[in-house]
Amino acid sequence: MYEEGVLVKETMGVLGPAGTHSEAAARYLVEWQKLDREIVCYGDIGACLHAVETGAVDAAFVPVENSLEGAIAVTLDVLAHTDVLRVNREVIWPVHNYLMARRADVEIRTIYSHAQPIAQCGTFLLQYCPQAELIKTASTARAAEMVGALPVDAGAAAICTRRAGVLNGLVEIAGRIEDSGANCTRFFEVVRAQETSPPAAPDTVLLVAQIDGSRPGALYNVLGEFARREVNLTRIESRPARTELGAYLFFFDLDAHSDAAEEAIAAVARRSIWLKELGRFPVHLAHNE
Ligand SMILES: O=C(O)C(=O)C[C@]1(C(=O)O)C=C[C@@H](O)C=C1
Repeated sequence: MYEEGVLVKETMGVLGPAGTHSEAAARYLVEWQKLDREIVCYGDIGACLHAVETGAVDAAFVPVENSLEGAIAVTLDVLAHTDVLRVNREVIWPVHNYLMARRADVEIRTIYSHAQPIAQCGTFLLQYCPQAELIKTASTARAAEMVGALPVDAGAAAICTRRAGVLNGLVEIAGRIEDSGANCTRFFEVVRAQETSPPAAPDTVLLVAQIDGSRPGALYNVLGEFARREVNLTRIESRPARTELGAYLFFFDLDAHSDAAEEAIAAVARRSIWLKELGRFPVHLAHNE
């Protein structure tokens, strides 16, 4: 990107500090796509997305759904309520969690982590640390920072990436403690709407629509528009519309390879109070071993 004739490195906001799963997935994307992009850490996901809206960064790379724990509400809510942002790419990131502490020979009484990994590791925690107090933090790397700053005899540990633990002087107590080997999180690269260019071969079309729930069969009829044209939906998610109790938005992920996708989208728009296309993008399954 050039600003006043000077080449300026593009920037991409992620949930920080250094060592989060988000940062790991973003580093993978930058390397794999050979992007000339600097990763900038923010304290929460909303702040990453807001920074794209204001132009403080060129893109954000944020989680949207985990295979064990489901939707990341803040990402869906911001995307639904802005006209400025679009999804440019999806990366599916295998998530591996580590239990890390300042020393391996101290009894663990308190475990710090982000709410998602605490839930992703529920079986391990129940089996090996049933008495430990669980403290939720803004991110896994923030948890590692906090544990690194506590005295050894505090008996604190973090669930985090191995990199976050190492960056904060922690050692591995147990590795890959997630409930399933197939634990993965979908990440969206989000950019300003005017800066997207439709990819040659998109895999997914992402729609959000408000559907009038006061009429019987409204959602059934919307789904019928997809079904009768054999347009495959790969995900449906609902969120409160935030206007009144009982008003909902529906997110639809469509298989972009379906022949009649355009026709179905137009038909669904006619059946919706409003409908917005949030992006057409390629989906990439990443390697994280
Ligand atoms: O705390 C982190 O390390 C994050 O990057 C956040 C986050 C999330 O919000 O779900 C991202 C991916 C993993 O599912 C776990 C945590």
